[in-house]
Amino acid sequence: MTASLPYDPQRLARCADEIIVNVRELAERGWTPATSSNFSCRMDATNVAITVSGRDKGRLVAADIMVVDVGGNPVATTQKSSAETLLHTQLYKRFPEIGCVLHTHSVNQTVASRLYAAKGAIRLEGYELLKAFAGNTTHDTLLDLPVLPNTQDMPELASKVEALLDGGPMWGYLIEGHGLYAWGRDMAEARRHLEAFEFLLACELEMRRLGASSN
Ligand SMILES: CSCCC(=O)C(=O)COP(=O)(O)O
Ligand SMILES: [Zn+2]
Repeated sequence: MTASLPYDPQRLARCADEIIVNVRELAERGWTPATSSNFSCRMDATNVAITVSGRDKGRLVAADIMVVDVGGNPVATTQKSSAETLLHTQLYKRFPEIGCVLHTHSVNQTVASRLYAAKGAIRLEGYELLKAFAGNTTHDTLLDLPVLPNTQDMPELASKVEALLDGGPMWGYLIEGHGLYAWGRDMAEARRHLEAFEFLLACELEMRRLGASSN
């Protein structure tokens, strides 16, 4: 902490490095097209490092990561944080154990979100990869990945997410025609959850193509 900044700049630098390295790999897989997607890491009890709105997420540099407080307000900067900042900060505010939030726009996430929007969720059941989610120890379980309607009204979307969170522990949700939010206690866990959701959605879409889906 310095006298002029209400956060530790070295902590911001470490968070920015972690976001840049990981997001470059996600972008190489085509999960962040056309400047889409946004990413954040908790810095401390009140501050969050988050991507600046509109930046090419495959080419992030340190200047593309800024600080907001857990209320979503910019901290010591005039930069504009992600248009979806509220969807990140609501998680940090409510769950002190959450350390990282990742949002991507892969083809599988986007197509699945449209196919299952009317149902409101995609049931993921019987997959070994369900053990990738914190707390799961067996394939013999099920996880309903919620699908929320898309809107540009972030407070409205955030209030729908709050209602989902009231229902118990969860590690992600889809937004219709938009993409996936996933989170974890740190970058490694959030990324594991994100990759597991992506893989399981790809499996469900392939099962549908083969006419073998019970979903
Ligand atoms: C061209 S992407 C549309 C906005 C969006 O969904 C997104 O994830 C990126 O928004 P941001 O403000 O975080 O750059
Ligand atoms: Zn988005």
